[in-house]
Amino acid sequence: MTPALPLARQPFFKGHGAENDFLLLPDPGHRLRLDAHLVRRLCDRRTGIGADGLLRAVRTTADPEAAAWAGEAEWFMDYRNPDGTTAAMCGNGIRVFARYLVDSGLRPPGALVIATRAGVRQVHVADRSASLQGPVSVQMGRPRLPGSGPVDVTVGRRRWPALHVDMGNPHAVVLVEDLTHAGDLRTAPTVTPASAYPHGVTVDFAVRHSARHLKVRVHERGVGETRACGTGACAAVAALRHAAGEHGTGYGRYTVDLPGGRLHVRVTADGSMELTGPAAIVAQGTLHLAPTALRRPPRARVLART
Ligand SMILES: N[C@@H](CCC[C@H](N)C(=O)O)C(=O)O
Repeated sequence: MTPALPLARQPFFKGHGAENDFLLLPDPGHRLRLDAHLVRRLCDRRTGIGADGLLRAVRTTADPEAAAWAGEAEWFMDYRNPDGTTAAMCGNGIRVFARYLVDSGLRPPGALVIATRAGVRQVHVADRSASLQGPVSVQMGRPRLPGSGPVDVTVGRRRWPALHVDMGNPHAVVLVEDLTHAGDLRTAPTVTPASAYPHGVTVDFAVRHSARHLKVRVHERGVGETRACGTGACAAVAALRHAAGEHGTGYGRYTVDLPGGRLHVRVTADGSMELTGPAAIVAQGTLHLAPTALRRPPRARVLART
């Protein structure tokens, strides 16, 4: 009888931050081989668990991609979009990632450092005794406004000038009068010139509710419209400040309402942003993956002898 390779049993967690939902795969020893096809299947809401993004939790010492940060951070957030592409940063994803580390007992609550493709980020997880869904904050750094020439966003017959904001990932932010003007966002808004974003872009539609309060909808690169986006909330605040002539530095606390909930953005005196909001782990289970999903397939077993 031919020995059969057993399916690989892989634990998973499901979590969300303001309804921006993630599939988290613990992979401390860098054992998983995640190709784009597998990521697409797992993030699909019919063929997999379903998620706006996948977070692989791997030790920086185990994954050559994260080795540069091993001296500063124990854990690397390997973020994947549901279309299989990678992104350097995810504001809600890193907050859910931190919540997982604390809830699993891998780190105590309080301050922790997590590596991302955009560099290391300081995160603060409120003590879980306060609330299982207590707030999680992340230092997002200073937004960059590279100003790479005029960019427009078009939806139907409406066209707006957009501001390019780099939060570790690219955003085109448009300040609109009414969020319904963004349409149903079932397809991506048209961004011109397309050459401005050779690797795609997230489009954020923001309405100024008051000087420090925004309402935002986001069409995420590699995803579609999501219920919330952390980097998008920060990019929208950067655009609001830019429109108000508050360039670069200057303290301020902003409230950002998204379809899935409320996020807070605090801008410190040097212009850095701190993003705060809810983050919760809501489920856990076991995936049954093909042996090819592992770098070292499990040892073959003889299932039956004749
Ligand atoms: N949901 C995220 C952003 C995830 C990455 C994005 N789709 C991209 O491709 O840049 C957030 O909360 O920031």
